[in-house]
Amino acid sequence: MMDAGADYLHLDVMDGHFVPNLTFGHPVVKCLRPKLPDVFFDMHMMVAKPEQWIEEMQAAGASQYTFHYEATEDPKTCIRKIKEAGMKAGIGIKPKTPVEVLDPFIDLVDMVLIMTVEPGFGGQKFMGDMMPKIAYLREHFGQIDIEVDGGVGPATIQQCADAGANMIVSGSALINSENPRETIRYMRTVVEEAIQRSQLER
Ligand SMILES: O=C(CO)[C@@H](O)[C@H](O)COP(=O)(O)O
Ligand SMILES: [Fe+2]
Repeated sequence: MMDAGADYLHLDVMDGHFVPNLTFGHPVVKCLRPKLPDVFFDMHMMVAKPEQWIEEMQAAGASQYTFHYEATEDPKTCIRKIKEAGMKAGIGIKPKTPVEVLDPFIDLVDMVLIMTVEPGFGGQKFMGDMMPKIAYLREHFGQIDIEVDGGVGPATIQQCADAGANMIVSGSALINSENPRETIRYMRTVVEEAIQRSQLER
């Protein structure tokens, strides 16, 4: 994926509690890091009690730690601990969570994640009705990085770009693409053109 032009790797950590699926944890990240020394690792932490793994993920080589608003009683402390550990901080919401819950945290984080599938599995159908959440964030919080994750590919990228997303996670669409380089190039172009249009409109 990096050879095909990806900007970063989005690594899905699932604990079998916060989501009904199990993937991997910090030992796998530790193994991966020496093989990809310069790659930005965006950890999508689909785990209960995300505070629990901050130190371990940092030591394993994570670059950014994106946790779920729904998984912790104290998002502010979680953000502070992530930053103290020297990582970038991201906060995400599941499809049923209203976007306004994020308002108090936007100024504290580096990135906001809007899920466009129920977290837990790749290969699900994109939920276009999440686009107003992205538009809300872009309208109210200007330059914040907004990541979209779940069912994103050439068929759905235009909606994401028009709403204002600028960090694109794409799993199945790239893995199943006959030409991942071209698929990444196309999606990047769509996003860049939407950003340029919105700047001209200002
Ligand atoms: O976090 C998740 C799912 O929980 C995502 O990162 C997906 O795994 C992305 O895969 P596709 O939906 O693009 O296939
Ligand atoms: Fe993810």
